[in-house]
Amino acid sequence: MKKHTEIAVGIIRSQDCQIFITQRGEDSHLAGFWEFPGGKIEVGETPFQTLQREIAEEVDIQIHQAQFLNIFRHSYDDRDITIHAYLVEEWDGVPFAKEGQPSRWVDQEDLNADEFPDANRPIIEMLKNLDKQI
Ligand SMILES: Nc1nc2c([nH]c(=O)n2[C@H]2C[C@H](O)[C@@H](COP(=O)(O)OP(=O)(O)OP(=O)(O)O)O2)c(=O)[nH]1
Ligand SMILES: [Mg+2]
Repeated sequence: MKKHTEIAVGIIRSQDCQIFITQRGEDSHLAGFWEFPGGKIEVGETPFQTLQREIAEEVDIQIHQAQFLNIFRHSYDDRDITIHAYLVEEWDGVPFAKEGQPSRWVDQEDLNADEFPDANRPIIEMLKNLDKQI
């Protein structure tokens, strides 16, 4: 049976509709692809708690609220993945890639699905149509 990974990710969006993304480290699964910061849900955590913890660990900002967007599922060759995606528009601090990985702000409409893991394709598709006012 394939391994199942359940994760929570944050689409960190500024007021001028730029999204903060980071690049996966060389030794990681799906190395080199860009991603929305986040990570694995640990036992006993709600997805939102995971979001808060992972975003603090990886990009050094504190989140008090976020808008749940949807759940996205994808099967890689070696594992099945479930992604809980949140829109983060309010935070304390200034996001930066705390673990030293490359990072950048990109206009929501310029997100390029080819730079992300396959599981992200429907998320990026959804973001193209996500109202900028919410
Ligand atoms: N964080 C994140 N992971 C993604 C995205 N798209 C995608 O397929 N993944 C995959 C890659 C990994 O197999 C898994 C998340 O793993 P991770 O390495 O971020 O997990 P983690 O932060 O808890 O890290 P670790 O402690 O296990 O090393 O989800 C995405 O946009 N963001
Ligand atoms: Mg991670």
